[in-house]
Amino acid sequence: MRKPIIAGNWKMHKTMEEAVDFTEKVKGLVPSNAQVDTVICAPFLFLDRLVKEVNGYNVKIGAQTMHYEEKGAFTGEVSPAALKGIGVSHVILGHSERRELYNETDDSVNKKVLSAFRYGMIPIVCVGESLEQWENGETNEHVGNQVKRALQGLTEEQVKCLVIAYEPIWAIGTGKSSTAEGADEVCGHIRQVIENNFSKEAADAVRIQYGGSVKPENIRDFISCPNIDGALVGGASLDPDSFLALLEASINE
Ligand SMILES: O=C[C@H](O)COP(=O)(O)O
Repeated sequence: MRKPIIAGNWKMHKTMEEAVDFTEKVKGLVPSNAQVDTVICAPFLFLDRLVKEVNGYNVKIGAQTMHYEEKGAFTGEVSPAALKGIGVSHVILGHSERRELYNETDDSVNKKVLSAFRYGMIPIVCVGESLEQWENGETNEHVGNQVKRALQGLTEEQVKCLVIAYEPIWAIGTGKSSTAEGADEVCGHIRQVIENNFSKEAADAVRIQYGGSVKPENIRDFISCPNIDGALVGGASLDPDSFLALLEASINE
């Protein structure tokens, strides 16, 4: 059985004071490492401080994007070396907001995924279809292509330890979530794509999260599906009680 992984994506929310306050409230109350992997993906500015805050607790700190180059003339960007250097362990790559607003492409996502592994960080690779693609029945084809392109050039062992987040774009921050059955079917398709392009072992090992209006009240519906191993959570990860409730609800029975 795959261990669940819950990642909070804070996006552009909180001040340093609020971020520290949040981690102080949750760090001693998160379930054990044996039960669930807990990740907080915070804005760059807070990462160094948060890594220190959670030292010794079952909480990992992730970034929300990064550049793929080690260093260079890329004004405003943050390198994988800089993230790894302060103890960041995970990085969200290819979030639909990055693809839509900051010109992230399948090619740049792939470069970043390869780079994250070079620096020993675990990528959380986001894929998902638009409302139009969903309505036209193009979800599996679109998501399958995104997965293939993002994982190009990885070894089977690398695929086994990365995380994929399936997030239908129309379900993000809208209050509309996919049905659990619908999400599970797409996650099953993602596993099939990985089996076809890597191996059955890789497809069985890779963890796939669902994301899109996940809350403490509905997380169990998703997490109890055979192909879903956790959640990437935006809005409901911002409040300590809500985040802790998500973690509790995700533990395998
Ligand atoms: O990364 C998280 C997703 O974009 C979902 O956000 P949401 O839970 O606010 O819908």
